[in-house]
Amino acid sequence: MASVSSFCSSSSTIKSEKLFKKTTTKAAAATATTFISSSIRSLRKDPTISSPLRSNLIGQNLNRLQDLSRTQSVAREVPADFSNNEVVPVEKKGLEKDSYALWRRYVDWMYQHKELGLFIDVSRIGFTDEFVEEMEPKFQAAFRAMQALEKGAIANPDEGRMVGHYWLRNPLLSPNSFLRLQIENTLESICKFADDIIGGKIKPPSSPVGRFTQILSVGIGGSALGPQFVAEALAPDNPPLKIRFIDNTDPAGIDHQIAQLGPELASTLVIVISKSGGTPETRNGLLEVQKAFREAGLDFSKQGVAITQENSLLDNTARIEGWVARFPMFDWVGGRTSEMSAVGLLPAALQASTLSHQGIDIKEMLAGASLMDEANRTTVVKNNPAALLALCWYWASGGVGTKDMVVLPYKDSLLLFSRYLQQLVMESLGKEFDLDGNRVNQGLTVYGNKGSTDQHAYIQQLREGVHNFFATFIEVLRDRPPGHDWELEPGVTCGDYLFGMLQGTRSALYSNDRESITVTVQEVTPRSVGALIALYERAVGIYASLVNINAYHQPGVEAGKKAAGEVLALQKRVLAVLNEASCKEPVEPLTLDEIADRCHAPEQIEMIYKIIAHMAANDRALIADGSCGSPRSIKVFLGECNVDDIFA
Ligand SMILES: O=P(O)(O)OC[C@H]1O[C@H](O)[C@H](O)[C@@H](O)[C@@H]1O
Repeated sequence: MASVSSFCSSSSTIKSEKLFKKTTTKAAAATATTFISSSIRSLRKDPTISSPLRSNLIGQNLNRLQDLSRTQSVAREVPADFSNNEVVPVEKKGLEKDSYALWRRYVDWMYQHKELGLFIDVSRIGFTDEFVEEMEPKFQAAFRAMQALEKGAIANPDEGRMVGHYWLRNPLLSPNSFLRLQIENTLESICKFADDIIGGKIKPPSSPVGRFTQILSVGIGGSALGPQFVAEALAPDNPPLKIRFIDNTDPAGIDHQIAQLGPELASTLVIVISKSGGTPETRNGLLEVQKAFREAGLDFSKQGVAITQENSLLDNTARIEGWVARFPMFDWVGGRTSEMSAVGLLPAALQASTLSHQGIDIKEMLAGASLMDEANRTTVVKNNPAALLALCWYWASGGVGTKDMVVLPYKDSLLLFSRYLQQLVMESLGKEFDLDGNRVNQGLTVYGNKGSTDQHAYIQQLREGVHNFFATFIEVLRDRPPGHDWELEPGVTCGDYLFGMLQGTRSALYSNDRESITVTVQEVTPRSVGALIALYERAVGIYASLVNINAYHQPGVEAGKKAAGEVLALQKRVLAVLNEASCKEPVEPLTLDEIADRCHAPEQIEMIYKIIAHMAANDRALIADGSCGSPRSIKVFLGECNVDDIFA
C-alpha cells in the first residue's frame, strides 16, 4: 500500500506539472517555482519512495525549473536546500544561446594539456560562476583527500585498503620503497616476458609454428574491460599475436572462442586474470579452456599465465601446476583501476605489430597517464582537467545522478571506451550509503557506443525525447595516418564527415538545451589512451569526494554473487531429490510442489521451476507430464539414476 507521504510526493509532482503548464506570467512562474522547489524538497526527504523513482521525479522537477527559467527569463528562486545539506544546489538557468557569449565561454573555460595534445571543452555545460564558487570548498576537500590517498592513506575505509593505482605510473610516489620496487620489478618482468614471447624465446611445446600466435585472456569485470578497450583502441592491424577474450561463464561464448582458435590452440598463450583469484566466471573459463587443452592433447601448464594476488587460489594453482609465468596483482589496486597494472600492461605488451615486432608501447601508456595525473594535482579547479569533468557531472546531474552520462567517441577504435567507463564510473559511484552512513543511493549512469553510428540509432531521443542525460563527445583530430587521405567530394574527406557529424550533433543537442562536454585528443595512441584512462580515474575519485562516498569498494556486487551461490546450492538439492525419485522402480516423476516439499524449500518453488526449466532445456531433466509453459502441470524425472549419489 502506498504510504501517505509517497502519495503526497506523487500528487505534488502532478500538481507541479499542472502549475508548470498553466504558467504564463512572471507571478505565476514564481508561484510555480516555489511549488516545484518545495516538491523537490519533499521528494528528497521522503524515505518511502524508491530511489530510482525519487531520482526520476527530482530530475523531472529540475527540468521544469530550468524550462521555467528559460521561458520567463527571470532569475531563478531555486531552493537552497532541495536536498540534504551535503548537496550544493544546482541553480539551472536557461543555457546561453548568444554565439559571441558562447565563444567567450568556450575560450575562457577551454582546458588544454599541451604535451598530451588534449583539450576539454566544458562550455556547453551551463554551470554558473556562483555554482563554481559554492563548490570550491568541496573541491578543496576533494583535492586534500586525493593528496592523502596518493600518500598512502586508507582511502578505502570499508576494506581497510590503500588505493594506489596512481603509483603504477609514477612509482616514485609510492608510500614506501617496498611498493616502489614491487611496481618497478613487475614492469620490468612484463617487458622481458613480452619480448621473450614475441621473440620466440619462450615457445609453446607442441606448436608446429614454434612460437605463440594467439593470446586468450580469461577474466571478467576489471580483469577484462581495460584490456578489451586497449586492444580495440591500439592493437595493430595484423598482429602476429592476436588477442581474444573469454569474459563470461556462457558456455556457447567460450566454445565460440575456442572453436575460432582451432588448431592454433597449440600456439595460444592463455592469460588468466583475476585479482581475487576466485571469481566463479573466470574459474569456469579456466576449467573450460583446460578441458579443451586436454582434449587436444596439449599441456596447459606450458601455455598458461596467471595475473592475480599472491597466494590466491589462482596463484596457488598456477604455482603448483607450474604454469609458464605468474604476475602479481596488488591488494591496493582495484579491479576497475587496474589497466596500468599487470592486468592491462601484460596483454598490451604482447600485442605486437608484424612490422616492428613490438607490442603496444606500454611505457607510453604509463607516460600518458602520469602526465595526466600530474595535471590533475593542481588545486585550481579551472586548470585541473579531472576536476572540470567532476564539476560538470555534478552540475549536470544535480550531484545526485539525476542525469545519465552518454559517452560518444567519434572514432571506431574507441568503441569500448564507454563500456570501460561504465564499470569505472558506475561501480565506483553507484553506492547506497555515503561515508557517514547516510542512505544516499548515489550514482551516475553511463552508456554510449560511438558516433556517428549512434546518430542513426538513439540520438533522436537525445535530441527530442526525455531530457535525462548529458553527453560527452570524444573527438580525435587525426582522421587517419598521414598520406592516406583523399577527397571523396571536392574539398571534403571521409573524416570531414565524421567531424561534421560530431559538431552537428553537439550543436543540435545544445540548441535543444542538452548539455555536453567535449574531450579532444590528437590521435589514438598509447599515450592518449593512457591519459584518457587517468583522466577518468581521477574524475571519478574527485566526484566521489564531492558527494562523500567511497569510490573504491563494491558491496552491492556481493549480493548478486551470494544469491547466485544460493541458487546453485538449491539446484544441488533439487538434483538429489530428483535422483532419489528417479532411482526408484518404477521411476517416480515429481511435481514442482513435491520437489519443493522434499527440498524443504516450499517458498522457493518459483526458483525450483526455473532450475527445472533450465535443466530440461539442456537435456539434464526430463519432463514426464505437461510442459514448461504450464508449470503446475509438469512432472519431472532424471534420465539417469545415480545410486552412489543417494548414499553420498
Ligand atoms: O579480478 P577479479 O577478482 O576476478 O574480479 C573481477 C570483478 O569482480 C567483481 O564483479 C567486482 O565487482 C569487479 O570490480 C571485479 O573487477
